Parts: sequence; C-alpha cells; structure tokens
Amino acid sequence: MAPLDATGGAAPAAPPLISASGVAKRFGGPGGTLALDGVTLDIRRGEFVSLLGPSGCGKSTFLRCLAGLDRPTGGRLTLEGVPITAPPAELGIALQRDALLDWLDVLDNVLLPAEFAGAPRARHTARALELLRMVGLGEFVHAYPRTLSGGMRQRVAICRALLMSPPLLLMDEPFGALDALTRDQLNVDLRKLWQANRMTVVFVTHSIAEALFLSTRVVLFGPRPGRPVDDVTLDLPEHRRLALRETPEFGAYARRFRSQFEAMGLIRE
Ligand SMILES: Nc1ncnc2c1ncn2[C@@H]1O[C@H](COP(=O)(O)OP(=O)(O)OP(=O)(O)O)[C@@H](O)[C@H]1O
Repeated sequence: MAPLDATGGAAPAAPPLISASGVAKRFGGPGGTLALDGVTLDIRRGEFVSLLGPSGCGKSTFLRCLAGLDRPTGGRLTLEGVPITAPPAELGIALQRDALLDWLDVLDNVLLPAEFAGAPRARHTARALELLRMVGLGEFVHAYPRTLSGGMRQRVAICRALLMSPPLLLMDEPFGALDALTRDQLNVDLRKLWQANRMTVVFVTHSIAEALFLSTRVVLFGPRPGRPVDDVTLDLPEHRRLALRETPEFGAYARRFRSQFEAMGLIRE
C-alpha cells in the first residue's frame, strides 16, 4: 500500500533518478548494428541495480549512454528528468581497465577527481584515506600502481570513483579480469561502500552470483538488440556475507536467472 502523507492522501512516489523510455541505439547508420531496442527502465535514487545479460546484448552501450559518453539513436534517456547529452557533472565511473596513472602514488590517484574539480586536495585527503582504509589499502597509500596486484589497483580505482561522493556510480565489469578470490573480496568491499554511502549504482556484469550478492535489484537483458526481459527487486538481507550465496533464497534467485540464460540458449548441459 502507498504510504500516506500528512493530509492522509497517498504520498507521491519520488521521481526516478534515471528514466529510460524506449531507448534504442544503432551503430553505423541505417542497416548498422542495432545494439539496444525498446529499453524502458526507471532507476530510483539509492538503488544498486545490476544489469545482467549475455555478451553483446548492449549492456555497456546502455551504460555509456547513461554516462553521456554515447547518445541513444531512439527513445528518451533522462537523469533527474533532463535528457543526458553529456557526462553528468557528479558522476563516478569504474571500468574493467582501472586506468590508474602510473606516475602518481595511490593517494594521488584517488585524489585526481578533486584535482580535476579544482578543489583543494587537503579538503579531500581525509575522505581518500578513509576509503582506502575501508578497502584494506591503508598501508599502501604511497605505493605506486605498478607495485600493486590487479585487485589492489581495482580497489584504488573504486576509491577514486567514490572520492567526491558522486550520487551516481556507473561500473562496467570492474572485476571481470580478476581471479575468483579477489573478486569475492571486492564484492564484499563494494557492498560495504554502498551501505556506507548509499549512492545509486548501475553495475554491468555477466555473473549471476555477483549481481545477486551486490544488488538491491537485478535487470536481465535479453540477446541483442538488448532490452530488459526480467527485473527483480531482491528480498535478501541488508548485511551480506559471502555465505549468503549458500542460502536457499539466494539459490532460488540464481536458478531463476540461470534458467533464463538456458532458455536463451546461452547455457547448454
Ligand atoms: N562503437 C561501436 N561501433 C559499432 N558497433 C558497436 C560499438 N560498440 C558496440 N557495438 C556493438 O553493439 C553490440 C553491443 O555491444 P556492447 O559492448 O554494448 O555489449 P555488452 O552486452 O556490453 O557485451 P559484453 O558483455 O561482451 O561486454 C555488439 O554487437 C557490439 O559489436
């Protein structure tokens, strides 16, 4: 039931932060590759939404459109009701390649967004150190990227993306290149960071387990041209430990998505 406001009427639902309506993207002009078609999706503030789907279904393309790095060729895509035509001012972004600058130490890499914003670094140093501590890099603040493992580098990239407390964080397979153990650890770290900061996250992944562990909601895209074919708000505990993956509730969600991958012919046994 909708909550009642002070006058006893139904309180209006908060407008979505992101709204996609019939979004399409065709590369290469008429006759070119239709990557997305008919993407209709609202994302509310504070949600952690994973976009799950087969390779080539347009997940990254949709994320790039959200980031203002690419433009839809059809439909309407808005942030706070305004069409996205350029990268939003307050956006955090993390990609599969961490793009750290090798000549800066860990702390300076994390402080880069402050530098770009022309903000005094002293004002952001405490937050940078706190983020690094939260992801277990408190002793590596003066290390250089070349001396770090892939997982450590990716943690630095995530801290950098979060430095300015962006209300929106877009992540495209940020852990795709990592070994399974490191990926588990980063899932735990990212979930903690989300709980502490409550930013809106849109996270692209191929991994059902990763999507379920991290998210408040999972949107499944079908094969190209991609569009949502399932959309589930998860009823899972707020505080998540890796053992959650062994619970019946988690298993039931995982089966739901796996069977849809099977129905798409993407898993054969
Ligand atoms: N710049 C581009 N020019 C032409 N075609 C493109 C371009 N970018 C993506 N595509 C095509 O659009 C489709 C969707 O690609 P996209 O990278 O968005 O998929 P994805 O779901 O993120 O895949 P993956 O999970 O493998 O990264 C693919 O067929 C791809 O070849």
